[in-house]
Amino acid sequence: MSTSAGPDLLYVSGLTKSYSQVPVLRDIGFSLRSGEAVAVVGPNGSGKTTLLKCVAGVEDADDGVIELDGARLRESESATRAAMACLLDDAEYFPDLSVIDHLTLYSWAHGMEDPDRVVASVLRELDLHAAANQLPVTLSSGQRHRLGLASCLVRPRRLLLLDEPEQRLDAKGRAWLADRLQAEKAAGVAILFTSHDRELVGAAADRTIEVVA
Ligand SMILES: Nc1ncnc2c1ncn2[C@@H]1O[C@H](COP(=O)(O)OP(=O)(O)OP(=O)(O)O)[C@@H](O)[C@H]1O
Repeated sequence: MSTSAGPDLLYVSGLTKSYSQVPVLRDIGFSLRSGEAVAVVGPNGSGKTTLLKCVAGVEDADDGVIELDGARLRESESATRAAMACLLDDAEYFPDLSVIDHLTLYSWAHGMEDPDRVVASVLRELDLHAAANQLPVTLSSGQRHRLGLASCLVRPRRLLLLDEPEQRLDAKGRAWLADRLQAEKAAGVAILFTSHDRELVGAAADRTIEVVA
């Protein structure tokens, strides 16, 4: 547990992961409280995405402890899925559902009170309203990335896991992202994000974890 005020939302200790006997993560430890952001930084291939995937439960760690609200984090539990909104690079979409269909379904399935209003607002915020009726296959890579970000913002969340959220955003988009992460923190959301953007890390992160290749 952290010695600072407030309980840890996320607690990670001794996290270790290898692929084919090649070590990627060695003894990673940190904690995250509501309203805080931690940035995971390091060179290409150093293990940033792997760390997020272990926390998200997409990859199994070889060793270590990952706790949410003081209990072992299990991705299969509905309380965990309700708390954690993830942006990982391999998001898949239903080929025959439009952008607005995806977001509305996602928002509704996670129990948002007024999905239509929330989705309309997020579509505008992410400049996706003109693409609202397009199918995923027709989206540009930037629009597809923004759909991933939008998916995190149309649902309830206590912990945001974002893998390089600045990817494919232009300067205006990056400025928006820095503001949005600050607003999420102010609303009490904890954020764990990887990034190669020093400006974003400086603007949004309370602490950084450096992983080494
Ligand atoms: N499923 C996998 N099987 C085998 N090796 C993997 C797998 N996933 C990642 N790796 C390897 O683990 C290392 C860390 O990869 P990871 O994607 O976590 O790095 P990263 O820090 O996020 O990199 P980048 O900054 O380029 O996105 C790399 O050497 C990568 O090739």
